[in-house]
Amino acid sequence: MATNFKSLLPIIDVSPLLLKCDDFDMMEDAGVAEVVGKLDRACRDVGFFYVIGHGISEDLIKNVKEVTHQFFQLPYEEKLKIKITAAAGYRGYQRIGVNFTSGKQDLHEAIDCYREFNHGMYGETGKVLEGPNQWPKNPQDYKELMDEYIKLCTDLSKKILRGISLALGGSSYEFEGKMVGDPFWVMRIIGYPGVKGENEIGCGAHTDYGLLTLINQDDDKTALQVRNLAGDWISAIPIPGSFICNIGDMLKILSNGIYESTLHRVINNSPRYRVCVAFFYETNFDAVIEPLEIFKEKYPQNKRFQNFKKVVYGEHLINKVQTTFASLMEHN
Ligand SMILES: N=C(N)NCCCC[C@H](N)C(=O)O
Ligand SMILES: O=C(O)CCC(=O)C(=O)O
Ligand SMILES: [Fe+2]
Repeated sequence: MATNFKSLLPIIDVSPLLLKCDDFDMMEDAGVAEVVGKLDRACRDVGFFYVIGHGISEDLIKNVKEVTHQFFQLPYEEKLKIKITAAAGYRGYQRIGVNFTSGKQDLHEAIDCYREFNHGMYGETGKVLEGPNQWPKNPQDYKELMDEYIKLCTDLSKKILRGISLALGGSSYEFEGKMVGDPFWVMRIIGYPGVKGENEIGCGAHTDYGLLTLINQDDDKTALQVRNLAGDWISAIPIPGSFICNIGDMLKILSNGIYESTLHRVINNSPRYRVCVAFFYETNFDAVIEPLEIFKEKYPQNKRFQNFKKVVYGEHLINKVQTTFASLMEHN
């Protein structure tokens, strides 16, 4: 649960963890143990932290944002060639005003992508999100760039989760069993126009849905805000070359509520256009999620114990998507 952190979110250099994260006895390494301790504090107290030393090149991180700026600068007619619809599995471009959070329109446009999967693979539930991702022809090679980026983000997320698994007192592989052997992912490529009025909400307060999020935001605008226990909104000031990492709803359940998914929102108070590429690392689409036995045993009388209901991750995701895009359902 978020406590009263006041200023910057914790900054964690994960390089020692990445170096050893395939070793069975990695916790014996002093560097790994230190990272694990920091992850535990950050996840318990905040649910948000900066990741540095992650090994993904600064050039790639920058390039992803630059190409994204180029896309959003195109005229609407051009962007609407890859328009999101319910029939397209909620994949593609949505103009400003299409996305709702808690019943209010968000001031952002975005391209939404989901891991692709075979037709019928997840039955009736999965059908809602079936379809190929929609990529624009312009900018050129956008898909290729993002495919590479997704691969690296998937790998990094998996490794950070090994650290988090240790931080919770488990083995490093608690999140790689049958629930997370075939991880789903979501990516939102988001653009927020520069402000005209005051405190216009780019994205309303929400938690993320899966395990871990990696946020790659513009370096020169402060817009993402994280809520602490006292109810204050703390700005996640950009640190160039870093990712902001945060916990999603599925990790909250799996950890038996020891780690929580923290509320956050986006207000771009800059006069300039802001982009953010958010990568969401998730469990298997059809995983049934409930607190892991090991964490129920480890934290039996946990003050924060909540009676979690079982959820199927894919159903949780689809509920959220259909609420967010209720207007698209009516039109199809
Ligand atoms: N996959 C994630 N986390 N997407 C977050 C999107 C913004 C919140 C969404 N409209 C909602 O109401 O949940
Ligand atoms: O724009 C951002 O910094 C974060 C966006 C976000 O929270 C989301 O898409 O879930
Ligand atoms: Fe979010």
